[in-house]
Amino acid sequence: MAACVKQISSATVMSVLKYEDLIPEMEKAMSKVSSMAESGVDQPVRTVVKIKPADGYLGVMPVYSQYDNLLAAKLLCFYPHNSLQQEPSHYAIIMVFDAKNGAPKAMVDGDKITEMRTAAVSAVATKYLSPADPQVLAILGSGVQARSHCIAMRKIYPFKEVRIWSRNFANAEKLAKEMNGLACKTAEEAVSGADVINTVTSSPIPIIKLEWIKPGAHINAVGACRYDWNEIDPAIMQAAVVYVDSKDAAVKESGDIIMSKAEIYGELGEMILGVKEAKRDQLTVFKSLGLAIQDAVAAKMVLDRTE
Ligand SMILES: NC(=O)C1=CN([C@@H]2O[C@H](COP(=O)(O)OP(=O)(O)OC[C@H]3O[C@@H](n4cnc5c(N)ncnc54)[C@H](O)[C@@H]3O)[C@@H](O)[C@H]2O)C=CC1
Ligand SMILES: O=C([O-])C1=[NH+]CCC1
Repeated sequence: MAACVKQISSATVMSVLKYEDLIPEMEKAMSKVSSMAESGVDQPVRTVVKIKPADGYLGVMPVYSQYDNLLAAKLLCFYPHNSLQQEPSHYAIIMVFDAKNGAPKAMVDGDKITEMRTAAVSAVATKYLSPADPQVLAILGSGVQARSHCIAMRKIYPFKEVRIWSRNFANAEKLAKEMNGLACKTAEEAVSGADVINTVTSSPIPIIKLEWIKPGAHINAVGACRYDWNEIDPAIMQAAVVYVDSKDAAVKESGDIIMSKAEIYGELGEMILGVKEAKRDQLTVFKSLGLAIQDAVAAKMVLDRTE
């Protein structure tokens, strides 16, 4: 290994990464994902190892982006039960290499990048797919992604009302207080009449039902990254126009897609590129799984700002 690999802490990531810059960069990254041959992006679907005794997962997420001269890999641990012990459920590091000779350049803390880039990508989807002039935002979950989604959504639209539901009401109340929102006792109360809904839980079973959803609403489905987990009622998946971050990943990793047998209308990047329509007047779901290019681009932004 190179004698001195730069290390970037989460505090540094937080101090230099801003949603205002990250959201447009994620939009560009997603369009590259949907034109991989032209954009020179090589990104296999992540490899996941299950750690049975702890019910945890290790994901390995490499990517090479030729025209960005960017070579990186994220290592991600997802231990959903950690949160019950007040421990983070996700830990991540992003290794950035010199694409010319393969030498390691930097090791960047991936926790904050995962938190922010995921919400930034959902913000891009929301910009294109939410009904016009959305007023009510619903967040289901009260963890790390719930918080970042509250913040990122408000960078796109000035929602009048933000509703938060969590299986633990005290946690919903805490986040609602911090975000100047309303804590809801049930998921139904949170999503009824909502224009934009974010499902950001570690639930392996559906938490919302089709009959609760307003026609034309937009849903960012961010949890359920396993092929046998689903967060969204299959009837919603069947009724909605479904966008994904990556088709290759969705048909392998997303229980929401696999178990519902929902048709994928297109990738977010295809919609950004104009190859697919943004059907904002219909019920839409953006199924997010998380991609290495998002981490690599965010890590590069951090490195560029700390050099
Ligand atoms: N698509 C993407 O790129 C990414 C997706 N994720 C996923 O988003 C979800 C949330 O992640 P974080 O906020 O970081 O996790 P977290 O551990 O901070 O929060 C998890 C939330 O889910 C709730 N929850 C857990 N089990 C539940 C159940 N059975 N029913 C209802 N609620 C339940 C918890 O109470 C908590 O509010 C996870 O599924 C995670 O894997 C996380 C990062 C990136
Ligand atoms: O892309 C990512 O970092 C993740 N996807 C699901 C859990 C974390």
